[in-house]
Amino acid sequence: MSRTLMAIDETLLVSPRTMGKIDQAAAESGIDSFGLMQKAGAHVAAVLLSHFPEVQRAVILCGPGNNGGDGHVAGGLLAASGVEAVRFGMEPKPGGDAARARQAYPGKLLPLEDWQPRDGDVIVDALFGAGLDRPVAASIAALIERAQHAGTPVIAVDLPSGLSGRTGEPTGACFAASHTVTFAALKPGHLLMPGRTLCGQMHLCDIGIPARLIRSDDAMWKNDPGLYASKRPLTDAGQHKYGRGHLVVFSGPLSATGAARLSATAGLNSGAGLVTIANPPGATLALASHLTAIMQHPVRDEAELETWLSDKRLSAFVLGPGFGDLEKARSYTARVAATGRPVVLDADGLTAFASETDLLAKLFAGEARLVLTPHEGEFRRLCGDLADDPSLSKIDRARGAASRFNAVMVYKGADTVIAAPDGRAAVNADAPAWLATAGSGDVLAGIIGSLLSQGMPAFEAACAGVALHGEAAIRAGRGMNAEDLAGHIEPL
Ligand SMILES: NC(=O)C1=CN([C@@H]2O[C@H](COP(=O)(O)OP(=O)(O)OC[C@H]3O[C@@H](n4cnc5c(N)ncnc54)[C@H](O)[C@@H]3O)[C@@H](O)[C@H]2O)[C@@H](O)CC1
Ligand SMILES: Nc1ncnc2c1ncn2[C@@H]1O[C@H](COP(=O)(O)OP(=O)(O)O)[C@@H](O)[C@H]1O
Ligand SMILES: [K+]
Repeated sequence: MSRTLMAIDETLLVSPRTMGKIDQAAAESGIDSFGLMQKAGAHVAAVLLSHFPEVQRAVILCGPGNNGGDGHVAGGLLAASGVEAVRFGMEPKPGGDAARARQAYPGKLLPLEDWQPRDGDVIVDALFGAGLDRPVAASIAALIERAQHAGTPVIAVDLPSGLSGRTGEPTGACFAASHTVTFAALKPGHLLMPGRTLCGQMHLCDIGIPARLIRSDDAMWKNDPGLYASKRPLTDAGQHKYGRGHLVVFSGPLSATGAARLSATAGLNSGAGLVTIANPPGATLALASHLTAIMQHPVRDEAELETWLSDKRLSAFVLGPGFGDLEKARSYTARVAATGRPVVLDADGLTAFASETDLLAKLFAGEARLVLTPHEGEFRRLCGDLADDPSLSKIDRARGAASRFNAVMVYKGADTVIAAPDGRAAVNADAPAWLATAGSGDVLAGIIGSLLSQGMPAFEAACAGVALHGEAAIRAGRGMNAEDLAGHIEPL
């Protein structure tokens, strides 16, 4: 993402509704709203000139609201700089800033239907931004289709028209932009999929709304060290290994020990002082032939687990990767929950509770210490009602589940959302696509478990874990497998 550096917080996510309130607060504080529009339009024109210096015709598509107003300004400035700029669109409603922009830059406003693609065209999409409240009309859908078919580059103002800034989902037809120029703060739709792809390269621009007005009422951020750096595990010279945390990873049976080993290796490489695999009967030799620094401890049944749990130095638990036995997964989870220590449930640990969601909701009361790491399918199994509600964004769904289970949710995917029961939410937007490989989720569970074992609070451990996971994937490079990934983790 490129940005004009000023006093803006590039990690804050602001919903379109809150952005509206911020605009209003800016106007009430005496800031000239037309001045903001002029700066917005100038940024759009600058992005076009710097990224498409060979442009032959700027095609400015103007909608009826302030998004269109930004387009009029950009068109006027481009024309003044010698670029042929032709405006198509709808007359703005009289009386507002958009109408003033239309008058300030006089010239023809052609009907949208009249645009026919030409070589050298660059579209400035200023049809709808934050105010989009329904699917675009069929005539606009046809225009989007024409632009796509012709391969005309699109610079979107604020958001590609047709994309919801709240959810990142298109409401119907939607432009796919090569650049999106937005103002004051990122919106969730810029990071949530498929919005992130539809926006192309993001440009976050300061148009002079003071930082004190750009509030974090929505408690949403782009995942960033600012969210967790202050809670990172402390290392001091006199530390001993138990002081760095003892992570326990539960292994599956003989035929499925690999997933636990991936989690355990990731846990050790993420800084836990000790990692022990709890192995079921029959898996000891298979595990022993692969493990060196990682220890094992036999756990045949609940009674053995209970005895072992009296060791207070076992500081966090990962249960689920390759685990297999769903009934045992539930009973073991209940046992570790009763210790009051933090737990990561992944894979079979999640599936085990798909038909017992009420039980899961009761097991972890108090300060959040349960982390759930579902991918889309696992999320649907746990919270079908949230998954199937089209009015909810991925952030809303993650928050709903977090409050239901009093858990920090790590709702995985290309746009992993981390949400806490207190409402805080972060969207991770820079993990590489090659993380989508078998076993990479096991590695993530191990990283988060390790950070929990080192004493990080659950939300911060989850945010940091997701970031470390993505960074390890970047270091491991395209073509990596999950074992390579675990080997490329660098602790916080
Ligand atoms: N943050 C700020 O202070 C600034 C905001 N600016 C711009 O203002 C925009 C928001 O302006 P508005 O609130 O006027 O909203 P928009 O310009 O996005 O659109 C609002 C209008 O479009 C109509 N509309 C919505 N969806 C439609 C659809 N599918 N088909 C037909 N009509 C539809 C609405 O009824 C309304 O009349 C931002 O996206 C941004 O581009 C800029 O002017 C700079 C200053
Ligand atoms: N397109 C993508 N871009 C970035 N990260 C991705 C993408 N697809 C999946 N991931 C990440 O890869 C990991 C896959 O985990 P998971 O689905 O549990 O796989 P497995 O069960 O094979 O371990 C998750 O952390 C997820 O967020
Ligand atoms: K737009």
